Amino acid sequence: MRTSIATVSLGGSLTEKLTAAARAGFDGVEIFENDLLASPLTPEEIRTRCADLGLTIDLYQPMRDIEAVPEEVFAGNLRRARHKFELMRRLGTDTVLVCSSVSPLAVDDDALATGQLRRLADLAQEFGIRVAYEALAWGRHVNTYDHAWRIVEAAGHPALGTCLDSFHILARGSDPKGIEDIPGEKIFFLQLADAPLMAMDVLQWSRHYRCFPGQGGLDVTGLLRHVVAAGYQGPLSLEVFNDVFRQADAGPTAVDAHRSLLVLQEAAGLAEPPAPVVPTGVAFVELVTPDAEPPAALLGALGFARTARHRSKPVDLWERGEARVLVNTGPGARREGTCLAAVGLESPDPTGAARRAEALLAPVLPRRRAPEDAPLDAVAAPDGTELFFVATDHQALPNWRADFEDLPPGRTTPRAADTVTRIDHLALTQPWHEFDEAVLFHRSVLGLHAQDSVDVADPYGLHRSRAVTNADGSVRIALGVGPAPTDDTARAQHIALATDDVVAAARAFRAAGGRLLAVPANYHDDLAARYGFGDGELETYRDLGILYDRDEQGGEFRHCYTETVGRVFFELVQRDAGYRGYGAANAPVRMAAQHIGRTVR
Ligand SMILES: O=C(O)c1ccc(O)c(O)c1
Ligand SMILES: [Mg+2]
Repeated sequence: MRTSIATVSLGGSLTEKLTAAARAGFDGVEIFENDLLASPLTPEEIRTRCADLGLTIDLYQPMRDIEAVPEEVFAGNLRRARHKFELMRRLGTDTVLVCSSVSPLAVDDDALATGQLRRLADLAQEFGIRVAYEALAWGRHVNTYDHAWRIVEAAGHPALGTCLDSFHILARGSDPKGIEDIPGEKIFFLQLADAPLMAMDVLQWSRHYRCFPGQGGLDVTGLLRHVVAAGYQGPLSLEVFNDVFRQADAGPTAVDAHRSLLVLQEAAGLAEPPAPVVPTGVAFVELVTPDAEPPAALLGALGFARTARHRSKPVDLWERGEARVLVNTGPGARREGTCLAAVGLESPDPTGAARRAEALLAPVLPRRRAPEDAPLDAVAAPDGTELFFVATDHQALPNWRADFEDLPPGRTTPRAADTVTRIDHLALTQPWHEFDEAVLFHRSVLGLHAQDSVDVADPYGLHRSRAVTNADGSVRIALGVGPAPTDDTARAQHIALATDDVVAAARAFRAAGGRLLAVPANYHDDLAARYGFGDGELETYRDLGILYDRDEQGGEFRHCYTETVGRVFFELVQRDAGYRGYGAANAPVRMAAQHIGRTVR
């Protein structure tokens, strides 16, 4: 179906919004009146600009407080409408949205509303314009879609139809099934928005927290199915009032917006992009650093061995068990020191994964970084992290490992127990305004499942975190967002290593010169009050800074943290009895400890 976006959904000037919408692949736009009023362009220039960009103007909106008012007020409203219709003629658009009245002058009289909307439609018809009447969820007397439709039906005017808006319908808990009773040709327009589920005033909820379909908790897909079943043929148009998107760059927001519509159409059975290829593991993570020494010291103490070097680039491969970390000292290094720049995801079909990503508008990266490199499929996540789709040691597929030449086995640090087995999870902090997009990206592009969002309070603000995982938990990425872009803990990235004996792993790390994050005594005192531990167990945790969590099914989680280099730190995690979480209950203590910055050898 054709796709459209209301200019109110994007930040910037009208021209910036139009350019972003066109570049992201939208077919049309709804022009929001305030964007037009604030633009130095004449209506004719806006019309030409849209045409040059290949955009149709699908709707002009909104007209407010038109109907069910005393006659002398309505006469003024018609005068206002005539002015708008003249403007719309200059803009070259033929549909206007009228939202249900919120005016204290409006009366609860459907017959009056019907009669006045019919007269408005008569006037519109003279201009070749159609009026789409929409029930605002907070409309004074008309606030449900079925009520708005009853009025439109009673008016029986060819230039009067209804506009359905998923937010207003779903936010009020109306049953969208009744949409199928509306003839498709009388649904003049469809606006789509999602929203996180919140218990708050519906107007505030709508004006500040709408988000793109798939980013919130409303069943926009189910609603769309009913609208299509009704026979609606018009565009799918996003109308998203959101405080964060207004401040963000229109370009990337428009791309995320268009991706959400592609995914929505797929979910509703209206489009069939290449199927997701769910990753089956983490092959490697790649750190970039201006100085190899700090990450090398940390990896060495964690028992990693430097096993191979890239044939043409300053990149070392460090391995321990199935955990692999690349350390890149090449030109990608950033000012903030060591950063996690790329993730290699094991994929059963790397090319298929890249095709899916491209169809969903993910930026595709060059397959080879240098002529002699293996041709690897890679895309950029919203935060710029490069995602490589790879198949480690797979005969038939390009092998990333073949770009590396084995180093002679070096002296390995003696270890009490070789317990680190693989990467358990990654925690990647997202730019604050890109969190929802990041979740939708990982879900839709990679086919991962998003768990519930959790809030974590640290001393200087509230962090939000949401994990995306594959079915067997071999890929787990905790996406996080911090309270302020300047907060260091808000920019941290961490790599959690799975171990079957966190005490042994922590002791070996410390014996090799590693520094563990010190945890306040109060924390362990509290643990003692909550759980029974065996003799000496708690003292061991206290000594090593090991944190403990237990879930409702009796699953247990023991974990501790290394010092941070640049933006990166490591976590050692031991999961027992099917624990599936990330120790969220302990995160405030960890973040507070990181603010204090105390580590113990
Ligand atoms: O919040 C509003 O006023 C408003 C205006 C126009 C719409 O289409 C809408 O859904 C809400
Ligand atoms: Mg609307």
